[in-house]
Amino acid sequence: MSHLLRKPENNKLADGVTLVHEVTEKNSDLHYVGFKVVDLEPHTSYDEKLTNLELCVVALTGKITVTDGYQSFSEIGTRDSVFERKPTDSVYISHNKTATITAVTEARVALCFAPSDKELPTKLIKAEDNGVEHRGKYHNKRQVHNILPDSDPSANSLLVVEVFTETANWSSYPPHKHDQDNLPEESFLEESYYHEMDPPQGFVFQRVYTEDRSLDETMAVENANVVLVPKGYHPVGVPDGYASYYLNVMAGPERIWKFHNEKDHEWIIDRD
Ligand SMILES: O=C[C@H](O)[C@@H](O)[C@H](O)CC(=O)O
Repeated sequence: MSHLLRKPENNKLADGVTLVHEVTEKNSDLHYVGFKVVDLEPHTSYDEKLTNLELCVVALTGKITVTDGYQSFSEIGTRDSVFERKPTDSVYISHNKTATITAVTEARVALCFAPSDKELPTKLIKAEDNGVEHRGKYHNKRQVHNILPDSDPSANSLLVVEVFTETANWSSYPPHKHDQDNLPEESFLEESYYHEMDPPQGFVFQRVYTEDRSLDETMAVENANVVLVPKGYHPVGVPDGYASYYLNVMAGPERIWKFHNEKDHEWIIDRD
């Protein structure tokens, strides 16, 4: 199995609290992006002590209450399935705080981490404030919810976005990369993908590969898998009959999303 592909660990932390995924600098090739998925039974809690990292808590499914010890955001979350295809609520918390997440209903929560040096205000990112985009043409159509885009100055280095790709379409396509700290041409952003499939027995193909093919991994990615993108192009193809969801976390030295399309495939963007 590719070293970039992570299957659910489902590590039981306490009664009703399961750590589904944990991606850190210690167990991955990523140095900027950190990521966790936690499952919570109703009325259970999970604490995350932040030292030099900022955090975006995404209520993937179910309702949760989030506090940073000073402010509390009650019963946030908008959906029972990500495939309701509507934005959800999130909370941004800067470093040196402790986030406590308490499940109101059964919940699956994503914790998105990145380096934080300037203490910024804790903020509820309401579902209705997500920028929704319909990108692409032909079989390259996808719906994007911008949770914490680079146009929102609320974070130090964290970028968070979720993408819905319908049956037999591609996304993160034409292949693009953002692995060069070379602005204004290209920014360097590591990336993680948390994938879900509808129906859940489905899979997508994702390839992660560099210009020189020194890294070239093609994966069959299943429901609740994580794919790590330390560098390189990273397109996703969705088989007929299935719909794809993924949550992206990006971070790097500059909080700017400036990607570079692979020249060989850029022609597919507009070919009328
Ligand atoms: O770099 C960003 C990620 O690859 C995705 O968020 C991608 O941009 C989604 C898409 O536009 O298809």
